[in-house]
Amino acid sequence: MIRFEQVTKRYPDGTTAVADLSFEVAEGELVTLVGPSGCGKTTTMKMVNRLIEPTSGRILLNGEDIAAADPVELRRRIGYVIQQVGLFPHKTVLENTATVPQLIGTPKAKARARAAELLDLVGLDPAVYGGRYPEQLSGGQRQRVGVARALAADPPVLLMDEPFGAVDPVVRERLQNEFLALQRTVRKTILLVTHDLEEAVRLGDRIAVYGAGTIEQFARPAQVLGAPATDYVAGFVGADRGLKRLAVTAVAQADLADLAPADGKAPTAEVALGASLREALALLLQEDSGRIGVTDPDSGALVGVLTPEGVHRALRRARLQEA
Ligand SMILES: Nc1ncnc2c1ncn2[C@@H]1O[C@H](COP(=O)(O)OP(=O)(O)OP(=O)(O)O)[C@@H](O)[C@H]1O
Repeated sequence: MIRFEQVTKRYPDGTTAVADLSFEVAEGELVTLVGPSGCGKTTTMKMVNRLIEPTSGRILLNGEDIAAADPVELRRRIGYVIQQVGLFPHKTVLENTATVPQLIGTPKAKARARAAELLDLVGLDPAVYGGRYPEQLSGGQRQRVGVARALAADPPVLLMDEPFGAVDPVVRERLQNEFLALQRTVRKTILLVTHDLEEAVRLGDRIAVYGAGTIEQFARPAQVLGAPATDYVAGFVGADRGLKRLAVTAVAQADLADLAPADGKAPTAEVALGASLREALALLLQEDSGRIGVTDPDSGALVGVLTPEGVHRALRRARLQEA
């Protein structure tokens, strides 16, 4: 658990990056920090692993004041993923992933076996990618290695600064979905910085919306979208929040139509129950029939059919629930 108590950071030149910050990240919770450039997100994050020291206030990790901890020991407990992944160019993907466990004394064979497992978890076949060097990977693949490497040390806490920033929107959404599935199994306590509201909404159990150096709203995604706490948040969330709601509402929440096809034809495209309505709508827009099949991700069986009306009704319901 991470707890900020009235934390202020003033840089030597007089810039107040964050002022009187108080919030808590529960164990196993993923909190996203979102806001415009320069609002203090990165400063907040770097104070947790003591790359930056607060001017005043306290930060507690599992009840312990981190000011009293040895920074090196502290950083071993806290994984850190940054946008410019920082992989060692002269080490292979497998070696990069196994670096931290080996540093802290895990036998080489064991560290490598675990690294291979984690590469597999983030969707990189170790047999294909393990022996490659970072320059032989795409940006998205490098970011996956960054995530695998941070998880390899099995830290209870992860700090992630724009971890999916360097990739195009389609790959980004796929990485986010894979990461969410992974988080459901590993349940780390995560603080994730992004300037992208959609990413914050999709990934966060709760979101901290930053204004200039302060948190304007700290709440669940649906609350931030449905009931912005201040005019500033309303402006940041924007007029297109209906579209953003598509990204956070699962197909499973929609009313599905009967499987029996009206025109005698089976649906030609499918989405899984766990997919977002946004993904479903993108597919629907390409289907002349105006309907797509919905499958159970475990069995692969077709469980119903989604139509534009189904999407509309689900969105309407989501909006009423938030109001
Ligand atoms: N070392 C420093 N000295 C002085 N001011 C700094 C320093 N580092 C950051 N700042 C200032 O503190 C404020 C917050 O910076 P920070 O990097 O935390 O913002 P951010 O929200 O992460 O921005 P971005 O999204 O652009 O990365 C900014 O006004 C920035 O210019």
